[in-house]
Amino acid sequence: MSFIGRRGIIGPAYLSLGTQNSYGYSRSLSTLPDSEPSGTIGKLVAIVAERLGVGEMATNGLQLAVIGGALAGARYFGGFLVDFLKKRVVVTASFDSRDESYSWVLNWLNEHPYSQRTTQFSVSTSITSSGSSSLGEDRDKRFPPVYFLPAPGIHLLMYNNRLLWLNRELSQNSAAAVTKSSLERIHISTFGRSRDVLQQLVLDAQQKFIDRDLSRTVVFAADGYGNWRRTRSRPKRPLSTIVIPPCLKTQLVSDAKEFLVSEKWYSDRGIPYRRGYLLYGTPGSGKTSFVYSLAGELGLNIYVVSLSNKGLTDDTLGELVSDVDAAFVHRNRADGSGTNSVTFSGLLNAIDGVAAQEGRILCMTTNHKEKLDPALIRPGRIDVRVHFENATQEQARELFTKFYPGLTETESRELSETFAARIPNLKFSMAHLQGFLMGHKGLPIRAVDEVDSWVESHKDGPPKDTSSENEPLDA
Ligand SMILES: Nc1ncnc2c1ncn2[C@@H]1O[C@H](COP(=O)(O)OP(=O)(O)OP(=O)(O)O)[C@@H](O)[C@H]1O
Repeated sequence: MSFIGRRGIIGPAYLSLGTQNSYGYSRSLSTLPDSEPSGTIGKLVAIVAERLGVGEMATNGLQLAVIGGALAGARYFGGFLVDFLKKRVVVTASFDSRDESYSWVLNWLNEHPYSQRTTQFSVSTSITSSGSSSLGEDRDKRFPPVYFLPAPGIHLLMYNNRLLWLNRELSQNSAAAVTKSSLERIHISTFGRSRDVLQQLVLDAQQKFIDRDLSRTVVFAADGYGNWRRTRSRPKRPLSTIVIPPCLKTQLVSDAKEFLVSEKWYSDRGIPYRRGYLLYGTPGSGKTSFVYSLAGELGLNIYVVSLSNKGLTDDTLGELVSDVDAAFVHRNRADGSGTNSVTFSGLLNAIDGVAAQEGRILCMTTNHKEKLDPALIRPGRIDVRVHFENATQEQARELFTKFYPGLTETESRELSETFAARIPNLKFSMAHLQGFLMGHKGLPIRAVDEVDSWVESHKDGPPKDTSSENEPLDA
């Protein structure tokens, strides 16, 4: 009873009212000193109630309601005032794990001396929200990268002689917590009203991240919510490792390079500034590998949309594609149908509708060009078509040479020619031949000796297992 009048505890006291009689409360309120605002309010209400001829019980209820309301209002406006003052003296930048900038900040934090000395740290093998290592697949997989990061909670650290406090929050949502993509947020604050120091921090973090990726090709995949997620990065694959007719390679690369510097040419003629390539043909013939190499050569990232992504709709697809500023790789479903709700017209819109991104290169890869709707690959959407076939003998020879670089020139020429002569033209994919050579790593002579029996054992058709080393782009 005695605590009812105390400021700040009216709420809980009110909850226990059922166990008290109304008279007791009335007494308590009326015996509060005048200096107590609730007492003053109580008295005022009692006076008004008396004038209005309201009964005692109703007066008590009215008093409590008015006092409760007054304190709730004070609390609300108090919070509002604190927020207002905070905005005047503190500047804060927030990062959300659904955005790529989150990875920049984690990477920056990982390199910050504070992360090496804090006693509260979390260990992670990934600094991307998708959970994949951003350092790519060339690292020794027995020893994945390790990142030491400040643990969830509040941390104080210095940046450019300024004190920052960082709050790392994990999602409380249990559903999100079990997925790899659980939501996390980082808020970085400092005193002052100028955003300069935090903006500089973001730019520094971004630069560090980009520098690390300079020699790598980064792949982003679409999630079902219209966001791009960085899925992996891998060392740039040199074009020289792609064994296709040299004139084809040169033609495609110079076409893409010319496109990237021709924005004005396109705008002068009112032509949408986009370029589309269709790479079609047998599985394992190098279509995906070529896209990787081309992106590496041009210094572009790869953005992949899998149309079998269940969450994808026309809207999210449109949003994603209007957001792409580099290469966009799309393993298509010929008719645009899938388990999601992307329609064929939605797909066409995403490719070259009004909102479609300018300055991008679209690469479609398919094993079945004949199943594609002609509208999807009409000129303007697809400008260059390239057919990838099973390996010619010339390709087999070149693949062998590249696979065993340690041979002398004469050995290399003789062995590669013998090897190629034993491979039937256009029967095996490059992936099959690569698979055979992988089984003879460092054993070029044995590879040549055993290739005949390998070919013979597959005379009724190429090996069924076409597993390639390349991760599919639409993973
Ligand atoms: N022309 C090629 N030159 C060099 N390597 C190749 C070539 N074609 C295939 N390979 C090798 O075979 C593997 C599979 O190639 P890739 O995934 O690029 O083929 P793909 O045509 O995209 O196949 P799919 O249509 O099944 O996706 C890769 O490891 C790649 O290194």
